[in-house]
Amino acid sequence: MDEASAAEPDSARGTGDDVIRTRALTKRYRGGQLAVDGLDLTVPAGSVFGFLGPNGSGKTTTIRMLVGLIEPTSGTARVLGRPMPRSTRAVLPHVGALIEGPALYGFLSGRDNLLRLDAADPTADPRTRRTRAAAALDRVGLTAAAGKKAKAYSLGMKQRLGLAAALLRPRRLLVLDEPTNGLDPQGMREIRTLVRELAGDGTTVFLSSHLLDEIEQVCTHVAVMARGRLVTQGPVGTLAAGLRGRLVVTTPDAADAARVLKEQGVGDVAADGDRVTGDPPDRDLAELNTALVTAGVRVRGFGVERASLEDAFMALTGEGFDVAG
Ligand SMILES: Nc1ncnc2c1ncn2[C@@H]1O[C@H](COP(=O)(O)OP(=O)(O)OP(=O)(O)O)[C@@H](O)[C@H]1O
Repeated sequence: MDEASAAEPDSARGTGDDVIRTRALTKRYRGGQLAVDGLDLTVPAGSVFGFLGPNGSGKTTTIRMLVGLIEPTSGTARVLGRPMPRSTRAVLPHVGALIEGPALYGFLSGRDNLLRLDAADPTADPRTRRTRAAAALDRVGLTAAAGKKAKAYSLGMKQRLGLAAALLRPRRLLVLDEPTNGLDPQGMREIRTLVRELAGDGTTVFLSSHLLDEIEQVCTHVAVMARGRLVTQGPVGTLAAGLRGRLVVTTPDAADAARVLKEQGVGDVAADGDRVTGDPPDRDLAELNTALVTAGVRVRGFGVERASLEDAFMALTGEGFDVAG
């Protein structure tokens, strides 16, 4: 383990390809609330990393520590190989962040909002400002609406404008806190497509979400939080692959099918309408199907349904993913 890395000088780049790395990161708020508890997070370069957890599980608190907005109570956080919050000034120019909604002026157009934000960056060359703003607007598909006042934008457009602001300069890392929160399905799709495109360009994207299907759709990696603690992390595929899925038989003869499956040694058999499910057995599934058919069961569907991230979460925490929205 490299717990010693906390003692490395700022210039040390001892974190390999990891864009974010935390060790025992902990935040206790003044009121005594332990919001993040001993977090060891590893975000590989080039990943689309989903930070998943129900409301109140500590995602926003973690993100605020990662970008240097608040200090951890204990533990360490390294972003782009540098310790935070100590290296905030060196690190943040390479990090685009969209946290708690973009800070926009409603009376300014989308374009003018970006020009204003760009002007607030002392390292941004004023001569190329308009080109930069135009490129960022184009990136998020807002060119046609660039002259409209931001207050006339839909929530999805505002969110895209916030992303455009985060993209005014090239970034190595994008940190997005619940980027699709409050959006309608169309707005959600737009943001997801954009995230995929950005990742395709090589930017590491770290995004928090309380939506399991969202993480499954866009992320390569996932970390699961529950009550301030990390439950698990790793590639999205391997997380659900650890689970065996469910054998599912669709049939009008559900009672007979359930009896035959039990006779054949299938565990945890349950019937619901025309669906009979059970633990998939280790033996050849074709034999099982033959046994059903031989017993006169009319089989309309037969197969093993992949375990979802939701199944993984329930298996890991023993609780449902009970969140609003
Ligand atoms: N400034 C604060 N002072 C005290 N407690 C806080 C503060 N901010 C958050 N908390 C508490 O810390 C815990 C974690 O909150 P946090 O916002 O990090 O979770 P989250 O997973 O981001 O949830 P959400 O999706 O609702 O934002 C919660 O119990 C919350 O009430």
